[in-house]
Amino acid sequence: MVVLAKPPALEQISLLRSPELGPGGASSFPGVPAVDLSNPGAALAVVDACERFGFFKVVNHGVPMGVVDRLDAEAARFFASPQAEKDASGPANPLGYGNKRIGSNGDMGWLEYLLLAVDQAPVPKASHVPSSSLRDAVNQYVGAVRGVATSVLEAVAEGLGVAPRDALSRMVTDAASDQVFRVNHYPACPLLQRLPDSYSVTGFGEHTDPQLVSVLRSNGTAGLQLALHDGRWVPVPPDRDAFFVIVGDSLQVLTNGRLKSVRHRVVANSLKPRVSMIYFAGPAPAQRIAPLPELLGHGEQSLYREFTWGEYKKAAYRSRLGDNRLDPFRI
Ligand SMILES: C=C1C[C@]23C[C@@]1(O)CC[C@H]2[C@@]12CC[C@H](O)[C@@](C)(C(=O)O1)[C@H]2[C@@H]3C(=O)O
Ligand SMILES: O=C(O)CCC(=O)C(=O)O
Ligand SMILES: [Fe+2]
Repeated sequence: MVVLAKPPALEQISLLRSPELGPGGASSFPGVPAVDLSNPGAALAVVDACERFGFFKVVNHGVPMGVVDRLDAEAARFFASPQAEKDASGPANPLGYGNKRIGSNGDMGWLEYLLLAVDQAPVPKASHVPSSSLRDAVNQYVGAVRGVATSVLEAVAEGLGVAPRDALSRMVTDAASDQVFRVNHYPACPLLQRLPDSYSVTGFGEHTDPQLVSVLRSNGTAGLQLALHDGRWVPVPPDRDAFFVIVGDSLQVLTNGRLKSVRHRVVANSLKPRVSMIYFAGPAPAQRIAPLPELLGHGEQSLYREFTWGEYKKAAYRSRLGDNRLDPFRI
């Protein structure tokens, strides 16, 4: 039994997770695939990683570190500002500043965040961004990662033999596309220092991302984990210089399940705060989400009934974080 000298706050207890049972280790996980999109063969490497893990990292991406560092600094300044100032940008509904509550259906995590619509470039003044310097940093950063998402979707189309090359990426560059950006701050969680290593506190509970792809970057603090297709959870070593790409539910449907969205989660760290920034590349609300015809073999049927992104998003926002949101759409 674990005896604590000082009682932890109630909200920490409710997010406390006891050690996981079942087979541990992940000896068959060779590590996160790293892809340089400018290399010959990158398209095939992207498809291979998306099929095996629904996850990979982009290295040598060409996004200037100054753009990244500027947003890092602005995000740190925002999260360090007085609570009342942060609260003025919230509560997240679903956009804006959120603290521990994720979505509106009872999910909680050991984090605070800013969730923004970024489909209008630049983000307008009347957004949830409290300062013009943070807004400028977001605009510059999002412009750059949108480019990474577009290149990744072009590589996916090329690797799958889909023409034209922009068949997927144009869903995101469409003027009506639905793009969301989130900056997460997971404070250090001192409660963990008083518990055996096998205990953890949920930072962001397990889920899949609903969009086509998400482009994630974080500081050097560990905490992100992903579920391999056999269900085992593996930690993702932090890499502050790379962009991690997460396959979302919509890309799973567009490829008729050939690429699979990946369940992921974040566990809190006992000593170091984690800051992550994640861009969600979603299509226009009217975009039909159905397998691309080239990807359906002779006589192969779609695994999903037809829907638009608008319908899927509406259903997603009624679901709990950990739900399998594609299940109701399966034929
Ligand atoms: C619990 C929820 C939060 C979420 C909307 C939802 O009802 C289910 C999907 C969640 C998710 C996960 C990926 C992204 O972080 C997010 C912005 C999204 O598009 O879907 C969140 C939603 C949110 O935090 O509002
Ligand atoms: O903070 C992270 O590393 C992941 C966050 C995440 O999965 C999300 O915001 O959807
Ligand atoms: Fe996510």
